[in-house]
Amino acid sequence: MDRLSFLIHAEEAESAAKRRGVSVVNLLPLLVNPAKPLARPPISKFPVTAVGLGSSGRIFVGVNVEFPGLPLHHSIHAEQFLVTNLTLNSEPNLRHFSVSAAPCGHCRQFLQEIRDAPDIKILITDPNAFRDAVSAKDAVTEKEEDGYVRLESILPHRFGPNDLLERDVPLLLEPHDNRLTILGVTNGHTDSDLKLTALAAANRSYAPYSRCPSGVALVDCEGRVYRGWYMESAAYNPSLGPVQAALVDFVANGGGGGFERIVGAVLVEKRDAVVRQEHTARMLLQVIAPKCDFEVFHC
Ligand SMILES: O=c1ccn([C@H]2C[C@H](O)[C@@H](CO)O2)c(=O)[nH]1
Ligand SMILES: [Zn+2]
Repeated sequence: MDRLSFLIHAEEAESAAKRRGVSVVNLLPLLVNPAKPLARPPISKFPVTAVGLGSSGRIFVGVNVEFPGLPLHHSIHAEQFLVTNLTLNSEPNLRHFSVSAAPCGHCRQFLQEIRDAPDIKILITDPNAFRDAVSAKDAVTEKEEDGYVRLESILPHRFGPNDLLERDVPLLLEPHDNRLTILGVTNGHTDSDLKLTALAAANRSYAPYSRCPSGVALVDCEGRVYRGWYMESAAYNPSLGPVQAALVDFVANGGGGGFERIVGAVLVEKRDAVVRQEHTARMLLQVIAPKCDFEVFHC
């Protein structure tokens, strides 16, 4: 590993752990600080990084992303970036991650969409994370091997998918096929590759609460394509929109350039959907990538 990237393959992770004489689980906190330059926090200047181990043995990195010119609630938290990175790479599960600062309530909530969420093990590297008396007492008694705590110990009495869905509904990291097909063009013309990429993304969207899946494909000035899909939260507000999800792909795989390099975008969503992304997506892209051509296709 010369330079830290957003995805580390299993063999590479094993050999990096071996070189340092630790297990792969114990390698995660050692990567939290080296990942900080990958964060994009121009507003807060407070980089947050989350490094997780997937069940395939691959390591994934998440960082916070802030957007000057937009309201704060459009920001992407490091933990949400991490989960998006996992799903974009078809990683079936997350059992351990290490994070630089205590995960906020919104992130603890978003993580509930993962199967067996209460058992996810979290190691917070910030030494002040447990400074509050009450949480310190609870967390220390519940601390497991190697300093990891279970998500349930930092979010007891959870509200989650079990409150709204049948138990057999596929959760966030589980495979989805929404079986959408495109009906027609709603405005202008577009590169059909981009349209098909956005459709494929919409078909992988996790929208069990609204049943309004959507996907976005982006293209940069060099013709490289990125994609992401809408992911819902049982608590609604922590849901992550399809543009943000595609921006995770752009940040992870776009070579480090700014968002103004994005020149084209396609959104695919259901016609007459009760939850629509079109207006938010257009506004978001207009602010961060003013040259971006935006098209919508309904299915
Ligand atoms: O759980 C958290 C809490 C905060 N942040 C980010 C959001 C924002 O970019 C910055 C300040 O809140 O830290 C995260 O990434 N995860
Ligand atoms: Zn958060």
